[in-house]
Amino acid sequence: MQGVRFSSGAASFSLEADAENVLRAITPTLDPNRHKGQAERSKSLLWVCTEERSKSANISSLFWSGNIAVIGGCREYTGAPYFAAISALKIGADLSHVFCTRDAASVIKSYSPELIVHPILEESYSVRDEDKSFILENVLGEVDKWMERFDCLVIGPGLGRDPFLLDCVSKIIKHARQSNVPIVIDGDGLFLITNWLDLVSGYHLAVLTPNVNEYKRLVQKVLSCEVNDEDAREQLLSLAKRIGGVTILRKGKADLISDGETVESVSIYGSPRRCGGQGDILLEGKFLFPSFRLFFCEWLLFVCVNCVAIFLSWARQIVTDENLSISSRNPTMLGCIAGSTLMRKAASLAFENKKRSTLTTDIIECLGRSLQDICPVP
Ligand SMILES: NC(=O)C1=CN([C@@H]2O[C@H](COP(=O)(O)OP(=O)(O)OC[C@H]3O[C@@H](n4cnc5c(N)ncnc54)[C@H](OP(=O)(O)O)[C@@H]3O)[C@@H](O)[C@H]2O)[C@@H](O)CC1
Ligand SMILES: Nc1ncnc2c1ncn2[C@@H]1O[C@H](COP(=O)(O)OP(=O)(O)OP(=O)(O)O)[C@@H](O)[C@H]1O
Ligand SMILES: [Mg+2]
Repeated sequence: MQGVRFSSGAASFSLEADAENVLRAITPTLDPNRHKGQAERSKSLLWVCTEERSKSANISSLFWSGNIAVIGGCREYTGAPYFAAISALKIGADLSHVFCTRDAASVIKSYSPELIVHPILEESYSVRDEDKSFILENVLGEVDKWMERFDCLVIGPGLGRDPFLLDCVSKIIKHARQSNVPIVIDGDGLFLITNWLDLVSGYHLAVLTPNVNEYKRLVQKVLSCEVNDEDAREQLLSLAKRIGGVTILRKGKADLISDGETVESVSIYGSPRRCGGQGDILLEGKFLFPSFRLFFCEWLLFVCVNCVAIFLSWARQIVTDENLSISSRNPTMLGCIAGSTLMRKAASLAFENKKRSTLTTDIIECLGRSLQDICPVP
């Protein structure tokens, strides 16, 4: 469906994003000449952005790889980082890494041999005070070895809230920012940045994907008021603006997306089941298109969250001439629209088959078919 936009002051509002068109436009064709982890970008971007945004978007990069990393996974939560990382691969990422605690690593590895798992994070209970600074340095060293190769970091699925762990992750966010690596923040990553907004404030390559609770906490902290569903679009716009133009995907019955300049919504399909982990899928969608780094798109939460990551990276390399109406839009917005669309379509297909017993793994299995329905490959 073609999106309908209207203006309210300086901001532009769209009733419903032209979701499937966006998804089609940013999904790269399968090219037999490309090899794993690298592909030449011959496309240019037309996205008309502020000078500040264009600086942080690093739009001059020439290569993309579809290399995604998830920072998350602790003693309590191993499902969330797994859902996020595997959905990146299912959508089209070349490589998917997970940086998690030692306790979570062997569990996550045992779910899938496809994932590259780094057991480098530590929680307070396993660290002596005198060892903390050494361990922190070690964690940063390990992540930095890879940082330049990542098209996008997904921060927070199943991270937990241990103070030492969150301290390490704050430093990782700072390093990602210095290296202009796009980040999608979800789950406990949102708990972290809600308390330390400076970590993402003003970073235009940051995408936040709050659920109902996470959104409530953000609104209370940043706007010092309660969530107002009557003026949901205006409130989301103000929130994104107040955090310096980050992109926010507010998950719900309709997914609302804003970068502080425009607001769009995706409300197609979906499923009446609310099983834990759907958000994790969405994350990768954002990066669905290789080069989160060049132009990002966020996706389906765990499944969806990772969908955003992939699409975001694909959106950063859109061809201008054929898709003028698409390539002139903020890639983080495009990534979120594509991720949300794919996640919702997959959830709807899964529900058709499994009804009340639909689980996140069923939705992940429907990602490929959903993408095929929208962007068929022969
Ligand atoms: N299969 C898996 O592995 C899955 C793992 N998942 C992972 O779970 C984590 C939380 O994500 P979620 O979506 O449950 O968070 P959310 O709705 O804000 O909170 C719900 C309620 O719980 C409470 N609460 C949370 N953490 C708390 C803590 N450490 N200690 C105390 N209270 C805590 C919270 O309280 P409040 O924050 O309001 O104080 C609220 O009342 C996150 O890492 C996510 O990735 C999910 O993605 C699902 C699939
Ligand atoms: N009421 C709803 N109707 C239809 N779809 C919904 C509804 N609520 C959420 N969704 C879809 O489910 C996806 C996950 O949203 P949800 O609010 O469950 O995230 P979450 O709580 O972070 O999930 P997770 O359990 O992975 O942490 C969203 O992308 C959204 O499109
Ligand atoms: Mg979540």
